[in-house]
Amino acid sequence: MAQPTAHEHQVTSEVGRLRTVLLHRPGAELKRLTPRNSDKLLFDAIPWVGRAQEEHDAFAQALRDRDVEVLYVTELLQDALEYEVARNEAISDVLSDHRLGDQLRHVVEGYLRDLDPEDLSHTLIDGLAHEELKTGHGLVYRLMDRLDFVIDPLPGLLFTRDNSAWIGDRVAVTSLAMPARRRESALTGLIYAHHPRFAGVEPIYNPALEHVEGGDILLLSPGVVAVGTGERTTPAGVERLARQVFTAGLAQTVLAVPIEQQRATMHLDTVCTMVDVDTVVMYPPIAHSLTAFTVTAANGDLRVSEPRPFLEAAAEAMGLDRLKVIDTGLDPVTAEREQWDDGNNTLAVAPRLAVAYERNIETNAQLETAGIEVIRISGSELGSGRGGPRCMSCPILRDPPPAV
Ligand SMILES: NC(=O)NCCC[C@H](N)C(=O)O
Repeated sequence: MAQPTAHEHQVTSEVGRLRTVLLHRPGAELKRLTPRNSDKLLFDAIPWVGRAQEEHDAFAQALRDRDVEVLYVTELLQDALEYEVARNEAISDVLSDHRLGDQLRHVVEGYLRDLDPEDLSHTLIDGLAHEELKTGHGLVYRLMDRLDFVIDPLPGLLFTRDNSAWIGDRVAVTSLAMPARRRESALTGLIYAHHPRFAGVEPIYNPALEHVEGGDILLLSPGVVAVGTGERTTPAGVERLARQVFTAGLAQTVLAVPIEQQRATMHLDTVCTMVDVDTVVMYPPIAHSLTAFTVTAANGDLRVSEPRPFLEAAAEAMGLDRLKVIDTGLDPVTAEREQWDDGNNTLAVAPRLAVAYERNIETNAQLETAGIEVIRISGSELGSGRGGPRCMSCPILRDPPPAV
């Protein structure tokens, strides 16, 4: 395996040229979704899995066509699981589930220990159904429904943005808020801890800390981080992350940005993403109502400003006269439809070059009118989990952004 070189992992902005990205190609874990469990597993529809894979392959290819190196969670996880210590950690994490009880825990442990790294990585992601375990023993197992999972599948892993986020040359292994997604960061944490590609990387955050999800973290400019707080990232999570990044010298300003606690706006990146060093695309109804508390370090503690309009606070922290907004200018119904379908969730591959779902016709037209080149991908199936190109990608290496 290739040895890491200096700056193989470094992300200081949303828009510097993207060099390396971590994706998860959806697989058998999506085949576990049924109308019975999709709410709990945070999908709004039952995806056609083969088509979702085709859409995802096209997304990955669009990135490779722009010379972006695409890494896959499954491949990195398999490599990491070659190491005994990583296998033990992965298995212990699964066994810590209190639903199992001692007897079933013992059976599950035996089952997992017999798997080779490839099968183990699939089981960790795809989950394990009651009927697949084929044991008749034990109270818990016998009381479970035949369709229950002994190990829950992780369909949310598709959204690699949320379970880890790079800030500078450090990674935040996040603390996911929704029970259905918590185990994801155990897997990404394992990759960063044990895969030789990440040797020497020291995470600045871990899943035991207050809830923080990557979709809420926006690297506005080097040293300026906006963190949404709403349905997922808690105020305590923002505070903890601010302390961590200040202590590590990764930022001088954190903007805490309250967002509405509802599914449509589950993360900051569902309503606002960056497409240039001084330009965001934003959901019109919130563009001028979003506020931010500016958080800075002060004598070993945190100084917190009064709330101000987000656009003003962000521009000031970034040293800009103003932050330009691509105000999609849509009628309210179209805007609401396109926001729901992740029209605001763009992934910048470079300044003024962004990946977006093709279905958001009007938002994409507005982006182009503003001079942004749009790489359209289809997402009819991928979008059933409520996430767009930014949610589906975790940048690991970007060039520094150009000066404004
Ligand atoms: N950053 C994002 O907005 N990620 C999308 C996550 C979708 C996933 N189904 C969830 O509800 O957590």
